[in-house]
Amino acid sequence: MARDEYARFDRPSKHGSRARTKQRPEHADALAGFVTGVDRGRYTLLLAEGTADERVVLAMKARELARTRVVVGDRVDVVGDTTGGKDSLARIVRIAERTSVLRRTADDTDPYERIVVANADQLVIVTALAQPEPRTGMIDRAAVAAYDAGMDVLLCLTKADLASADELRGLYEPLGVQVVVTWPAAGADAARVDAADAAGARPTGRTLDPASVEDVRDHLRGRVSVLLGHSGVGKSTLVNALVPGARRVTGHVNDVTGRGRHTSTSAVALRLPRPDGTGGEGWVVDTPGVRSLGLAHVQVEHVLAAFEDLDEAATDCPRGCTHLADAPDCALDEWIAASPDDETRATREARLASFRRVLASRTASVGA
Ligand SMILES: Nc1nc2c(ncn2[C@@H]2O[C@H](COP(=O)(O)OP(=O)(O)OP(=O)(O)O)[C@@H](O)[C@H]2O)c(=O)[nH]1
Ligand SMILES: [Zn+2]
Repeated sequence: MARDEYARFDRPSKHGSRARTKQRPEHADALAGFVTGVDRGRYTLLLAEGTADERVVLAMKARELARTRVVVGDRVDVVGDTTGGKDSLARIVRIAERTSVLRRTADDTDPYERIVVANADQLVIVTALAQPEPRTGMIDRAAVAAYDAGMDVLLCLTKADLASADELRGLYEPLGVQVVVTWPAAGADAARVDAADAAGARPTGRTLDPASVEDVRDHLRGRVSVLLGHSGVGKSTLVNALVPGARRVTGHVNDVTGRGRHTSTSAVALRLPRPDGTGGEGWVVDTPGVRSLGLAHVQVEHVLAAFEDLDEAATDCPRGCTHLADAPDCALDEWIAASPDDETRATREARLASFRRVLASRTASVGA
C-alpha cells in the first residue's frame, strides 16, 4: 500500500488554504504542471496553462517519489526535458499539497480505497432519469463522499426526454444540491440516433439540446469537476457535447472520444474549451471504471460541515451524536421544533430529512 493513501488529509479551510510544502527547495528551476492523465507510470501534464508556451508534457516520477501516488488533478513541479517534444520525458519532483482528495471504493481486486482525483472542486453525479432507472442510494453515497472531501455536488439528470426530473429535484434541492437537466436536441438527428441505438451501434453521436448543455457548462466554468456515473447514463454523450475534440486538445492516449469506448479505467482531465476555442475555462475529469466512491474513511463531522445551518444547530448535540433519526437528544430535532413559523419548519424538515437520508447511506450496503 502506498503510504500517502492513508496520510492524514487536512480539509482545506473555508477561510483560505495554508500553502506549505514539506519538501526542501531543491530544483529551483522546476516548472509547474497540472496532471491530466496517468497511464502505466507515465503522467500527462499541462504546462504553462493559458500562456503562449502552453504545452502537453509527458513525465515520470523522480525516484524520491517512488512511493508517492500522483493522480489526475495533482499540481506538480517538473524538471528535465519539459519541451513536450516527441520522445521527451520530464521528471516530477514535487507534488503540491492537495485541497481535496476523492477516493474510489475498495473492491475485490484491490482492498484499499485509492485516491482517484486530487484538487477537484465539485462532484458531478450524472444520473439518467430513465434507462437506466435512477438509484438514489448511489446518488446519496456519492454526495456523502463529495461532502466529506470538501467538494460541492452538482446533480446532472440526463434523458429528460424520457422522464420528469421533479421527484429527484424534490429529494436533493433541500440539501442545496445544484440540479441541471439535459435532453436530446429535437430534429432529424433523433431518428438516426434511435435507429443506430436499436442496431446496437455505440456510442452514438446523439446530439444534446444546446441550451441544456450550456446550462451544464455554466455550472462547470472555472472549476475542476469530476464526472461520475454508471454505464449507460449518457456520460460520454455529455462529455462529447462539453468537450468536442477532447483528444486533440489534451493529447491523451486514453481519453474519451466520440468514436471509441473507454479503453482505460483511469481518470482523465479534459479541458472545457472557451467558445472562441482559445484556452480553457475549467476542467472536467472523467472517471471511467469508477463505480462508486470510498466511504470507509468518511467522518460525519466533515459531512455536516458542508451544511452551515445544520452544523450550527448541531453544536448542542451530545458528544458522539450520529445526527441520524434514531439519535437520542440530537439537537437537529430541537432545531426543527424551534422553527419560528410553519414555512421555516417545512423547509427545515425537508432539509433534515434529506441530510439524514444521505448520511444514512454511508452505512447502507453498496449498490443500494
Ligand atoms: N433518450 C435519450 N438517450 C440518451 C440521452 N443521452 C444519451 N442517450 C443514450 O444513452 C445511451 C448511453 O449513452 P452513453 O453516452 O454511451 O452513456 P455512458 O454513460 O457514457 O455509458 P458508457 O459508455 O457505458 O460508460 C446511448 O444509447 C445514448 O444514445 C438522452 O438525453 N436521451
Ligand atoms: Zn445530532
